[in-house]
Amino acid sequence: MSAPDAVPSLEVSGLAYAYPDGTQALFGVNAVVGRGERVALLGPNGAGKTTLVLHLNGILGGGLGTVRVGGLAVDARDKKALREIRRRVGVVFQDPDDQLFMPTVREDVAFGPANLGLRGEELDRRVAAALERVGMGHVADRPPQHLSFGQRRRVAVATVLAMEPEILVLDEPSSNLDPASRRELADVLRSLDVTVLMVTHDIPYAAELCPRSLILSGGVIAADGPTLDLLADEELLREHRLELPFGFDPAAAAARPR
Ligand SMILES: Nc1ncnc2c1ncn2[C@@H]1O[C@H](COP(=O)(O)OP(=O)(O)OP(=O)(O)O)[C@@H](O)[C@H]1O
Repeated sequence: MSAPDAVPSLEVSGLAYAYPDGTQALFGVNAVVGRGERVALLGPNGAGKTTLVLHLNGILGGGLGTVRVGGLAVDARDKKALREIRRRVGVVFQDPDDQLFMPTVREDVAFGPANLGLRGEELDRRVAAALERVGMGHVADRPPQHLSFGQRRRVAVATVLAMEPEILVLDEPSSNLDPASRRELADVLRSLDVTVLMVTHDIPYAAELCPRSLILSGGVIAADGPTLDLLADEELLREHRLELPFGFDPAAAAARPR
């Protein structure tokens, strides 16, 4: 956890956003995430989770309010600041195919750091380390489209890790992963020394990985607290259309050693 007086990793203040067709997705989101925290962003379909994520590194902009990363404002009009923000905030999208577009896995993972000016052995080392981290070193020379969905997800995570971001934002990281890949990705996320914000409908995954959760509902933060406390609040869950999977017991999860 960060010291109370430290600049937070991420600070969202009064963020409101309507899509060009007039759909109001965010109604004034306020949230602060400290350095090194792992926070889950929970909420029902259509709550605004992806819309919020798209504001964190300036993919969407032009709404009301502010987003700050390490004290630096995310401003789509300020190209220099945006470049710095994109170095600091790595977003892993829900669909890995939004992230993989080069002829080989190696080139995809090298793309971001090469853009930052890395070359030669330093670039090779960065790529190899990122691929090793997600257990995908053996597919470096294959075209991404020849990999399975779960393998592409892991490569997409590697493309972001290769940038050595301060904040890792993941949209539904456990979806479509088999149980072993799901656990391996959890081990990777736990081993990283970065701030993690994870959008997920996978409640056990949130409980396992994120000590704190935010519930986004109807475009506002409806609750913010220790994950297991929020999950033990049946009324809160019902109000925001969140359901615990059959057999999942937050009290038992709280008692389990980590
Ligand atoms: N490109 C778009 N144009 C117009 N409205 C959109 C667009 N994308 C999303 N929306 C609307 O914005 C609102 C928030 O959507 P968003 O995708 O952020 O929700 P979400 O919490 O990520 O949902 P899910 O859990 O289903 O992924 C919804 O009402 C949705 O219909």
